[in-house]
Amino acid sequence: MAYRILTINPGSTSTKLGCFEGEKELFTMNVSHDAEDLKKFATISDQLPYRKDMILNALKEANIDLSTIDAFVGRGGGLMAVEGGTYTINDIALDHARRGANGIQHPAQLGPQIARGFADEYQKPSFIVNAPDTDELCLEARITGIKGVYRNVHLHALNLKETAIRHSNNNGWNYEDKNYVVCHIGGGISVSAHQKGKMIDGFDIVGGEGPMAPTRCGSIPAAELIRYCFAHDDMKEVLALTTKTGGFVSHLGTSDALDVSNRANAGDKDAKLVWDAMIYQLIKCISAMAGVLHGKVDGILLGGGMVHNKELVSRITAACEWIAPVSAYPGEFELEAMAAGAIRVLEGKEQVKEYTGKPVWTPDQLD
Ligand SMILES: Nc1ncnc2c1ncn2[C@@H]1O[C@H](COP(=O)(O)OP(=O)(O)O)[C@@H](O)[C@H]1O
Ligand SMILES: CCCC(=O)OP(=O)(O)O
Repeated sequence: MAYRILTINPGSTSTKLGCFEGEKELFTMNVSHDAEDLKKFATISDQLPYRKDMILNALKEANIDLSTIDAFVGRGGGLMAVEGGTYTINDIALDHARRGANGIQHPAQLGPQIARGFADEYQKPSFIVNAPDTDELCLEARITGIKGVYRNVHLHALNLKETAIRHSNNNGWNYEDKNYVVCHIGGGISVSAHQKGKMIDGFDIVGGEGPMAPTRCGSIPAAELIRYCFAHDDMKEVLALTTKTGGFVSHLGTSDALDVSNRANAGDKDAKLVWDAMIYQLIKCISAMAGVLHGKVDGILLGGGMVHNKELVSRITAACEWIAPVSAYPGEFELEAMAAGAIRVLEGKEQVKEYTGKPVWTPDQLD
């Protein structure tokens, strides 16, 4: 009989939940959270009871009995840089997710905590699949212009890889033979370069890199940011601009991109400038990743909630199709990808990995 998997994906602006039996979707839920609602929680961990109760209520309404679940999968987060793949949520992974051991605070950290909690209660396994901390960077991508400061990426690895794999399959290609620029355009925005099955470059989207996003400031000129820090007392508030209060939230007070695009279309000049600037920055970042791939790009793939917006897709296509064909995959495949990762491991088709807490790359490897 097919394995029954529960997948839990807490994002910056939503909580997504899925229950799958093999490849069959039994139930999915996507609840949007307004940035103002989440602002009342001082820390990510403070959101745990709120998000967990929402999940339990949704499961009750859908008549899904947790005791029938074979494995629980949580979106990763808080982990040290890891190879892609499926990991057991062991005590080290749980501890790192709880305290955000990599220094990042993001709701994805709640995924392993909730999944492991259910798994312990029902004596079942729990997993993380292609965590946001997946790191396959080429060495040059790690080096910055300050000695001793290195790039550590955190991005939508799960959806980026799944989108690239599905696009390859749809065309009868192997992901491992092709080069892509892959984007996830949602509450956060990831732009990444994939070379023959490895994500060799990408922006640290919770570290103030890449395009501005609904909840994120994106790349800022360093000196301007330093001056901004000198002019502000609360560094926690400044840091939050990189993960939850930057981008649309900073400019317009909302993280709802649909609202911003509607306002822009209705003639709101402020909304239009910010909407246009985000698209401009996306185009610039896509072109940068195409350069990293020496222009040898087999496709530019767009995923994430904002890709439902036809105007955004057509503007990116018009600006970037000289590089490679642009394909839109609105929404994301994260819930299915998490279930598929767990099933591959349960069926013995893929070796489960053990999280050690040691990052895949440290600066002493330069010596
Ligand atoms: N047609 C649309 N036009 C513009 N934005 C949209 C549209 N549909 C959804 N969105 C936006 O997509 C964002 C959510 O994307 P999603 O990938 O689900 O985010 P998350 O990062 O929370 O997983 C929200 O800001 C939502 O308003
Ligand atoms: C930590 C990187 C993943 C991410 O930013 O996800 P959301 O856009 O869902 O917040």
